[in-house]
Amino acid sequence: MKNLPLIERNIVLVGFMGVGKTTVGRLLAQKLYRDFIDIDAEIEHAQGMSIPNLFRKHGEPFFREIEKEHVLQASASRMKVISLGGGAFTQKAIRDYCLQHCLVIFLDIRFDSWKERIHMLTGNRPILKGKSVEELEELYTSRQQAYALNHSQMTTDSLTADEIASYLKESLITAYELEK
Ligand SMILES: Nc1ncnc2c1ncn2[C@@H]1O[C@H](COP(=O)(O)OP(=O)(O)O)[C@@H](O)[C@H]1O
Ligand SMILES: O=C(O)C1=C[C@@H](OP(=O)(O)O)[C@@H](O)[C@H](O)C1
Ligand SMILES: [Mg+2]
Repeated sequence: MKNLPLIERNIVLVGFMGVGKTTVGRLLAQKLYRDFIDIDAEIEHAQGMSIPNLFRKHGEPFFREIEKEHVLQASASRMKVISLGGGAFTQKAIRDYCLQHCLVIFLDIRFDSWKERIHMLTGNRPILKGKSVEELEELYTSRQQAYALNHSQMTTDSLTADEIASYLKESLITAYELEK
């Protein structure tokens, strides 16, 4: 698995909550004619409940264990586009596996731009609940170290999800051509 050619590697999107991993991942998969896996959606399906309910009923440590199992299982496949949840890359086992076997792309956004999305996110992201903007910035900053471990990254601030997916598609096609 380690030496898979680039074109066969799963594309794994990482980055902070709300940056657009799920939206962009789905679009990118369509553009590349690949299957799409959203790890949070897989977890919700397998557990038969929403992520907020999972956090409420079983707590974050349980969610992280399940998340690890799902990411390791999904990333052992080939040629998929996989969107992780924003906290997944803080788990070393997930990071190590994805960096070794997949193509990891970090979708970045400045905190000032991200702040504008808070109202869209608080309802179904239990990690954000009850936190002040200052606490959210601390969380954002503390996650950057994990996201910095990637194969490629792009700043998404002023781009639409479709523009991001198109840019990624073009860059990937160039990289695949170069590897031939
Ligand atoms: N490039 C973008 N510009 C503006 N809003 C976006 C963009 N990408 C996603 N969104 C919106 O931000 C919210 C979070 O997107 P989502 O794809 O769920 O992010 P993530 O999976 O990283 O948490 C959604 O309401 C989505 O419509
Ligand atoms: O950053 C996090 O800890 C989380 C991010 C969420 O995914 P998105 O990044 O897709 O919102 C989801 O996995 C869960 O609510 C926890
Ligand atoms: Mg998501």
